[in-house]
Amino acid sequence: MSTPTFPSPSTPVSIEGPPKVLLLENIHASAAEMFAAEGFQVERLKGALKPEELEQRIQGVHVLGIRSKTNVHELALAKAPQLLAVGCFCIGTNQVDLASANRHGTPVFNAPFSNTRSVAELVIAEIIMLSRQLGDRNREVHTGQWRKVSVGSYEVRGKTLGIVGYGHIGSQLGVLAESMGMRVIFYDVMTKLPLGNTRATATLEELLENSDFVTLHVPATPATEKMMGVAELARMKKGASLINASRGTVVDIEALANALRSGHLGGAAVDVYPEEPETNSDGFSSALQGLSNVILTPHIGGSTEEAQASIGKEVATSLIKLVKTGATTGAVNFPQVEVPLIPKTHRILNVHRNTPGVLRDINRIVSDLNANIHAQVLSTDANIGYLVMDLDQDVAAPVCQAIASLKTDIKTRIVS
Ligand SMILES: NC(=O)c1ccc[n+]([C@@H]2O[C@H](COP(=O)([O-])OP(=O)(O)OC[C@H]3O[C@@H](n4cnc5c(N)ncnc54)[C@H](O)[C@@H]3O)[C@@H](O)[C@H]2O)c1
Ligand SMILES: O=C(O)[C@H](O)COP(=O)(O)O
Repeated sequence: MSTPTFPSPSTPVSIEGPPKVLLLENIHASAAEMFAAEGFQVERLKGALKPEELEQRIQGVHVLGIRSKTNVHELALAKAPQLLAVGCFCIGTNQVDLASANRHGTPVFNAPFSNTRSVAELVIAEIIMLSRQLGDRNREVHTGQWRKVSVGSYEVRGKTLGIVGYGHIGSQLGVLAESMGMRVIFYDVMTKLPLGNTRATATLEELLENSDFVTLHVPATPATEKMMGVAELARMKKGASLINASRGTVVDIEALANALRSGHLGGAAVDVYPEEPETNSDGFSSALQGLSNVILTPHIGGSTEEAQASIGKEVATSLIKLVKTGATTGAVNFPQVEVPLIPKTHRILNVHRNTPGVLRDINRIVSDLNANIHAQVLSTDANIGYLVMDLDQDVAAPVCQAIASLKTDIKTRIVS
């Protein structure tokens, strides 16, 4: 394992005026409203930012809000020593360099549940659409063709749905599919409680060989990259359909296009792609375009009014709490600490390298300034420690300054 690199010791983060929030990718207004109600200064942009643009725009920003399209890399994080948190207003956090954010003392939050029902409902719609070739019939009638056929159209009742990744989305989908009379099997790397009459398969291969519809609900990880390639598609039943509303990296698109062209697969519904446009005005092309019984949607699995409004509130709540109290509960890359504010105390937040003696050094600083520690909570991971400290006397400024000059310091600030 490579040795992690940390930023150099810093000066304390001080927030002059209202905290600055930059929201990208058309994040729902519910988030901006919550930040504004707390007196934060909010800027909203419709699209994602390319890495070089982000490196410029992130400077001076205290809270960054993104969705699935903005990649947040080391270079941007290094240009934003004042960045207190990143909020992913979605489920996936693979677009953020989480390890780097951790070393920069920047917690990353997401919304793990809010859009899951929307994705499950979209997939249910697609199962029926694929089974009845509705995409093609719809296009034909719109262009003046009348093809009233039953050959190749089926009911979904009694068919087998294979769910790859039985998490929040996969398990809800299984319940909905069973209520339509489908048989449901799933494959997951973790042991999961099968809901209703669903059954876990021992291997991915077993699921592929037995499903009329295969739907993918795994995260983007090295293990899931192209997990549906030539060999896996060949394992699927002849005439079966593949649905991908997880991440574009999970399917080999060329292999899928070939399996559809050859007639081995009967259809596909794809919502996510290896490369996606950054804004709605950019063009898009894919090897899947123009193939019959293929439904292509522009990454809208979680794009419903209900889901977006709920995500806006959920993530904004975590971010506001982080700024106002230092709470990191729910952060996906950070030690978890949540301590209610204690009246008449002075709170310091410190992120430091997890090496021996840091707490000793910090406590010596406090004691040298004749202050008493009212409460102190430390949580650590392999790389960093996160300390929340409430002092009885108002010596927070000199304590903060002294802690920030320790060579182990990553990020220190006073909660005001
Ligand atoms: N299309 C969209 O708009 C949209 C919306 C929401 C989520 N998503 C994507 O869907 C994914 C799933 O969401 P979720 O809320 O169900 O996540 P989740 O974390 O609740 O479930 C993911 C499941 O996948 C399993 N898993 C991980 N690696 C696996 C592997 N190699 N093989 C088999 N199973 C594996 C996990 O054990 C877990 O049970 C998210 O990571 C996100 O990328 C897309
Ligand atoms: O990870 C997610 O929640 C989905 O992919 C939705 O992403 P979006 O917010 O960019 O639509």
